Amino acid sequence: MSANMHIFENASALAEALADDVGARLAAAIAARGTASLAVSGGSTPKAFFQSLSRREIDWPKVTVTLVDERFVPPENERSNHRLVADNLLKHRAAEARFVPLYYAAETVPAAAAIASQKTADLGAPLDVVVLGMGTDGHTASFFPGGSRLGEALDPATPRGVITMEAEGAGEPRLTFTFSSLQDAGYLVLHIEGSKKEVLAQAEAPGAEAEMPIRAMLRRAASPLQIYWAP
Ligand SMILES: O=C(O)[C@H](O)[C@@H](O)[C@H](O)[C@H](O)COP(=O)(O)O
Repeated sequence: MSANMHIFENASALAEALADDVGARLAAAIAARGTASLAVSGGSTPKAFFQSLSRREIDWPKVTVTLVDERFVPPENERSNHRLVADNLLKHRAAEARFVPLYYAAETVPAAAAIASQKTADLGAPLDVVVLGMGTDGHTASFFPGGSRLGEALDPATPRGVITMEAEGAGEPRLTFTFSSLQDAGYLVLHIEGSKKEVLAQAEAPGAEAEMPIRAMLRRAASPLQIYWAP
């Protein structure tokens, strides 16, 4: 599928524009169906975007926010993506949104993934908005090179849902939506900044998806990948 580049002068201009675009997509989904779903990524890049989006005047009680992926840690842990979203997005007007976590205090990571699959199933499919990040190794979500279930995660035949993932460099065990859950989002965004543009160029070159898993989104996503970049 094609990719559309959205290039901005700086990170704050990108954050405002992405908040406008995502806000508009959520409002359109609410107008069409009465509800909207948004899955966001963790990391350091999205903070300014989250803060801008949190102030947008949309009907937040009709929006369900979830995560593209999560570390297997409780929300009070500083590595938690739930905590990152609670601290930066679910504030101001967006405090009224519903949030569905991926982490559950289950006996095992697979048990938590099964609960997360169940809890996120009623968000409906496809998701209205998905905002992906990318690591310098070309990972996105928790699709890490060398990941324990990378093949399964990227396989289009794998059912929608949340699965576990472990990988060197990923830290804690991860909970991640599958490729099939994310790739047909109504608005599929890749938000990167700075020198990650060079990483993107490597990912756009020929090579195995397993080496740079973002390639699965660049090559096979059903929805056009909207790439937002600022220096
Ligand atoms: O849980 C996570 O960490 C994210 O989902 C992950 O995929 C992130 O998007 C990239 O690692 C980029 O992170 P930075 O924005 O910090 O570079």
